[in-house]
Amino acid sequence: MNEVKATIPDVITVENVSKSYVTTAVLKDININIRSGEIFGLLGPSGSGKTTLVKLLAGIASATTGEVHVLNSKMPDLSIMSQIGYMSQGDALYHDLSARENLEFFGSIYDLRGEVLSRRINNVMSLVDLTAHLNRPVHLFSGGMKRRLSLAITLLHEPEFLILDEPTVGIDPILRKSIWNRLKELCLSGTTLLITTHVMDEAEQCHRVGMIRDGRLLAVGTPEELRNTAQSDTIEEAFIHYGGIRHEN
Ligand SMILES: Nc1ncnc2c1ncn2[C@@H]1O[C@H](COP(=O)(O)OP(=O)(O)OP(=O)(O)O)[C@@H](O)[C@H]1O
Repeated sequence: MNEVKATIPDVITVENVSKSYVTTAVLKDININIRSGEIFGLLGPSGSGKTTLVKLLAGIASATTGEVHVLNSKMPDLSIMSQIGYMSQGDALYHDLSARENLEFFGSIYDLRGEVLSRRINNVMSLVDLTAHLNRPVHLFSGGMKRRLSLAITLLHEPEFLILDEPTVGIDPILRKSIWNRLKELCLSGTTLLITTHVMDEAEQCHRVGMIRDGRLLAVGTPEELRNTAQSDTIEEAFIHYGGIRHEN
């Protein structure tokens, strides 16, 4: 993917950030800058600290030391929550309600109603290929369908900064491809994205990737830079070169 030019301003900065729970240090002196309109991938194995870092960026947890700035605001900051879309790993759906009712509920939180809300519901449901299931109760959905509905809800208010924590887990390769195409379109229209993944193929599709292990950032760069510097053919080999461990896709 073409690199987002270095002259484009950073809209997210993570400076000397550490996070500890009681006696456990989960993030250790992390520094990351993300440019406007960039897809930044956070790649690391289970337990490496991806979700913890994402929670700091989403403003739902605070750093122990260091500072996080998102869209010119020091986090956490309630006033910019409407500009952030956060899709967590777990689903936050109302299972007794239909997909449409879930979307209407979350839309109302962002003051969306009437024509605008209907149009956006149709758009996001078409994107995740769930239009035919709009009126079905969510408890009848498969795990992958719930994941897709969660993604649709996250996109509904068209946030400037989109944080997706392992968005394509449980989604088949064809739909995964179409979701990635849509994410790339969103970034072309100015949305900044942070996506966590442990899937190497997905890391290849990001403008830049941060490799994380045991709470430490091992390396940051475009997939090409990371491969070239490590003299590796694949991102996975590069990850091992920088100090990661081999893990399953
Ligand atoms: N509330 C908490 N209290 C104590 N330890 C925690 C807490 N939340 C996370 N951790 C620990 O922090 C480490 C990083 O967890 P985190 O969920 O950030 O990893 P991850 O890279 O997102 O993993 P996965 O890919 O499995 O979601 C883990 O060792 C986890 O046990």
